[in-house]
Amino acid sequence: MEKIAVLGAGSWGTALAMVLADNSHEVRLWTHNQEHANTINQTHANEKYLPGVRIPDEITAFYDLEKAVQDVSTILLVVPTKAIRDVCKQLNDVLHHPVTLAHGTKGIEPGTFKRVSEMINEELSNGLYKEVVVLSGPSHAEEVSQRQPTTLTASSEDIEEAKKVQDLFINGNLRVYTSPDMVGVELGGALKNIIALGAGISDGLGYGDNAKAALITRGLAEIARLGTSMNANPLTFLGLTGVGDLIVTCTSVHSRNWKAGNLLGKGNKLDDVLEQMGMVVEGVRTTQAAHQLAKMQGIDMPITDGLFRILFEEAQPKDVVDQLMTRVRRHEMEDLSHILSNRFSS
Ligand SMILES: NC(=O)C1=CN([C@@H]2O[C@H](COP(=O)(O)OP(=O)(O)OC[C@H]3O[C@@H](n4cnc5c(N)ncnc54)[C@H](OP(=O)(O)O)[C@@H]3O)[C@@H](O)[C@H]2O)C=CC1
Ligand SMILES: O=C(CO)COP(=O)(O)O
Repeated sequence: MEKIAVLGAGSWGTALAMVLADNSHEVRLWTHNQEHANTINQTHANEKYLPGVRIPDEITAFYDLEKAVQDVSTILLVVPTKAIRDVCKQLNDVLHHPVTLAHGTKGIEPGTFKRVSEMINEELSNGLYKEVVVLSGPSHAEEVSQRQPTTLTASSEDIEEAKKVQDLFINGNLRVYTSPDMVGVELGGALKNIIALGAGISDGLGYGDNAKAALITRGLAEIARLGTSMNANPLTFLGLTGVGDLIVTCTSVHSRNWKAGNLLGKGNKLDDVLEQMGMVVEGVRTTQAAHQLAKMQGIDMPITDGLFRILFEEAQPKDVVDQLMTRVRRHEMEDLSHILSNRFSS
């Protein structure tokens, strides 16, 4: 049994804390909101983020970060991307021993284009951890907290660290794989949220399964284009953290990104949608980041570009779909076969 701190008591942090408790670990679930910590401890529930779920007694909520991380062997960061740097800075002041450092956050930072592990490496003092591990895959908190069969991938530049995280989380309901392709795993998890917003918009506009299948498939093509330009292994995008996560997020009623897109497709304004959601919709900031990055790298990402115009330039969703449908004619596989032949001939 290990002592583990999960930082971030939203839906995903709470669900992952429950997996660790099921695996007999002592779990400290940290939130930056004192009232939220008190409520979780008193009610054994997290009604705001994971309604209707009983939180096991082995999980204690903490507001004091220093106490939460005292003596722990592992820290799992599960705050939204925009909070990663701030939480790491706070950790520098209160963490005084080395830990295994993992995260379950899916995003890219606008402006810097950094992945979450890169932000952690920039902020967290050397010597507090070996290599960051990312835990990602097709996994909605709502189903994980009900112990429904789920798969995840633990990835790190140090595969031994990834195996440690695999050991902590794996059980009969949650099968955890490992991968050395940190770049591909993090990019797949972040970029699929853009396409899920698009799938929600398509459904909100009243389009059918044909349109959604097209978005998923052509979305995967542009994720792979950007990802491989950043040295990800193209095969990673065919795995759990690529197409697997893309499918679940574009098709599940649990997805926050799909729900937000659906409301946009029905004609709601972005600010109203985000207020109504009350949970993080990572795809919005990631669209901004990927759009900037694709322009800089000269990568063609027409769906991401359309999403950017809907989210930030008040383009009408229906007009964007019309523009996507009338783009210049192309060969379906021209750039994908280029990516694969480059990879396997080198
Ligand atoms: N939900 C899911 O099924 C999955 C989510 N993820 C990823 O996990 C990450 C977290 O998502 P999720 O749990 O859904 O998010 P939620 O919106 O459910 O919860 C976010 C949590 O982070 C807290 N938080 C926000 N800002 C800060 C901050 N500056 N410092 C400390 N805590 C902060 C919030 O606290 P408060 O509201 O009190 O401010 C809240 O407890 C995202 O990157 C998401 O993409 C990955 C896989 C599955
Ligand atoms: O990453 C997720 C599922 O794997 C969660 O996606 P949402 O944030 O859209 O709910």
